[in-house]
Amino acid sequence: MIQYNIALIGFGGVNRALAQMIAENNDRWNAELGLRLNIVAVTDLHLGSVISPNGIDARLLVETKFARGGFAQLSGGSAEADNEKVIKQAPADIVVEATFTNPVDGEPAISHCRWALETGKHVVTTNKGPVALAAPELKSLAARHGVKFEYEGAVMSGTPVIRMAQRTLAGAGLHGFEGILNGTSNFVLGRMEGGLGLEESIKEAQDLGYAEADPTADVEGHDVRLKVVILANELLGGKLTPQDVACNGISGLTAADIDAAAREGYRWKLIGSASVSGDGGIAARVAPQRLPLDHPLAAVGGAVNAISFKTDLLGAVTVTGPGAGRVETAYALLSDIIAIHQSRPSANKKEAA
Ligand SMILES: NC(=O)c1ccc[n+]([C@@H]2O[C@H](COP(=O)([O-])OP(=O)(O)OC[C@H]3O[C@@H](n4cnc5c(N)ncnc54)[C@H](O)[C@@H]3O)[C@@H](O)[C@H]2O)c1
Ligand SMILES: N[C@@H](CCO)C(=O)O
Repeated sequence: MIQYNIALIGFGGVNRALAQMIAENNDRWNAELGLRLNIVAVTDLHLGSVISPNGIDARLLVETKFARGGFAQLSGGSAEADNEKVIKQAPADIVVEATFTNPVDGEPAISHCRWALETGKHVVTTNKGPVALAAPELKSLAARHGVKFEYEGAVMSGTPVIRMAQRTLAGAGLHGFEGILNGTSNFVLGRMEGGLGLEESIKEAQDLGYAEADPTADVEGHDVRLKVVILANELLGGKLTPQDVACNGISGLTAADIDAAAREGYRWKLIGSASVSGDGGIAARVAPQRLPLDHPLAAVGGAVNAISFKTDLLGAVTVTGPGAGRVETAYALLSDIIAIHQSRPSANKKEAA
């Protein structure tokens, strides 16, 4: 059995869900995978920070109602969120970055990832900023320090599309994709079809843990734009920045637009897409589209996402699954940790033997 010490950066919906999973599943993971997770540090802008080299009881972390600065009440705790100290000094093997996504410059999450990798710690993250805006730098930093930078949850939360496409569509001639890549806007469109207003629908998505800290990123398409950049760069060999992706969200759609589409046998969906063009460039965009009801993406409802990969050898390969949600996204972090566990040299030696 290998025990991984982990540091949680940000203690909002996703990292809390991971702590809850740890409280409930360590014994099963040990039996099935030969690993256990031990939380040795947590930091959060509002709650403060705590380092506890022997481990913090995960159940206590999720069950205690901490007030602002409340980590000060824990042994080794402080009311200040000293992220740099926690990331550099905590005895963690893996840093779990789940602070808010900054779509403009990716900070402070990019710095969090840099500090972790530079001090020889693996990083797993659901934060789209570092992946969309600094992946080449962070991957090369990870390689230089002999650690991993993993980010499966940055696109379609727990639905494993990045690793799946990289590993199991290798050689199939992947040349494009289109998909529903934002759970909040898809949920909101469905609620508006049912007669609810935009603001009330967004509020529901926030309460369910789907929306970004600033839900403008969801409804204006900025979140999908980051995901299109990530997928185009990871899977199509692009070097896109968000500025390369034309972007329109759903905020301009009215109840009348939605009703008219329904009467005419269509449904509005926010679609992110990219494709390799004849000259080898990549054309990418985010826009609401009116899809006929028999289109494979038209039936995808709620916070579910779907992506259709375009390949030479298989035609379209469509994957659908959760696109947002606290537990669903925490699962992506677990899947990244398992990937790190399974890629350790001794695991590979065992497989080869
Ligand atoms: N919730 C989802 O469905 C989902 C899905 C995929 C990806 N993500 C991404 O995962 C990340 C976390 O999402 P979440 O739903 O837990 O968000 P959240 O808003 O619930 O939690 C974020 C936490 O980070 C803390 N924080 C913000 N800035 C910080 C800083 N500088 N230092 C320390 N803590 C800081 C906040 O206080 C908050 O508790 C985001 O980047 C989000 O885009 C979320
Ligand atoms: N706010 C995002 C979270 C997943 O990245 C969404 O609704 O899809």
